[in-house]
Amino acid sequence: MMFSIETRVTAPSPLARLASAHRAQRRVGRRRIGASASRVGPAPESETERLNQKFGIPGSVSFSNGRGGLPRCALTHKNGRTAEVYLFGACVTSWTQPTGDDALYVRPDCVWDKTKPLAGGAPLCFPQFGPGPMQQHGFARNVDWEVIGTSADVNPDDPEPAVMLRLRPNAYTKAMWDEPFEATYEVTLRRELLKLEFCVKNCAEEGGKAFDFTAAVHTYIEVTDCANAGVFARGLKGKTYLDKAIDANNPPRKTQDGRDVFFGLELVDRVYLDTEPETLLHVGSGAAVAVENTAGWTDTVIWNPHHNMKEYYKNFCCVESAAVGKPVVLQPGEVWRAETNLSVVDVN
Ligand SMILES: O=P(O)(O)OC[C@H]1O[C@@H](O)[C@H](O)[C@@H](O)[C@@H]1O
Repeated sequence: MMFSIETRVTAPSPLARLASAHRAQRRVGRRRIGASASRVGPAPESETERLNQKFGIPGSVSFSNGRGGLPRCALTHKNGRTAEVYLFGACVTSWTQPTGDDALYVRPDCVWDKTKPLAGGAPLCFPQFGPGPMQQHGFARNVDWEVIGTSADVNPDDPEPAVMLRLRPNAYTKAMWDEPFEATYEVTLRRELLKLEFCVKNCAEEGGKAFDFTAAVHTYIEVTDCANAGVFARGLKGKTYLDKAIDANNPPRKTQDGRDVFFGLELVDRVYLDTEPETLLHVGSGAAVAVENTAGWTDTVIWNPHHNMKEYYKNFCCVESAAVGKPVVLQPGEVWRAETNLSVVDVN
């Protein structure tokens, strides 16, 4: 099932019908390793045709040119859910429910010509969650990732389409961060979950150097209107946070006293430290999106730009799975694995 981003941007559909359509799900499924599906056929005429021949799985995984002609991968579940991943930035730009509603939000100012990172969906921040010495949020969201595998469950009643992407150093990334890393990102469309698995390896030989980094999956979630009292983030009470709204470079530490984080009154830009695995973003329609960090991520960033983006800040809030408070340190040969699962839950 394909969908139109233009439609979503001009007429936001804030999960209005999800509340009745979906029951709370907390299923954490078994891990599957992406296996590449080789196809034999005539020589491909375009990059997306090559990708389809090599990695396409009929009915489950396909490649096409998306906005701005950028290659994207579409994952389709038999239950009607879909996800879309652009190879530029390994950015998940859409996760639709059987109703057709999209849980993610792409900003109307998103440009699709690679001059900037894609603004919306779930961009990847690596190897720096900004600000810092590198460009804001690092380079991972500014470069093309390579497809290295796809898979779909062999059980035809419950295929779980997945795509795995890889990023290795190139001249552009080395100019900013000259470390021997390899990053992979696997996006799996499970029955009710969208699973995002990000791994980083230090490829230095034994006796080489350790490196460190910060990172995040910067998930934009669509809401009815962030000024609505029914829109809030829950699960952060009692946590310490860095208040970037006051000073992004030198944020003061505060404590979350209230049960919920509300939006719409002022800029909210907070790095909550050592958070619980799950944060729920109530979207104002009787549904919530659960952002569940099941491995690797230690922190949760909550961001709503308020009047910095006057025209559309009401339509989304970001709940970001992050490793910011303490940078991840990787010794030669070590791999860091981080996993986020998104699900839509009924909170009526
Ligand atoms: O505009 P960008 O680079 O995508 O960043 C958007 C926001 O991303 C959030 O993660 C940061 O906490 C904010 O400080 C920042 O403004």
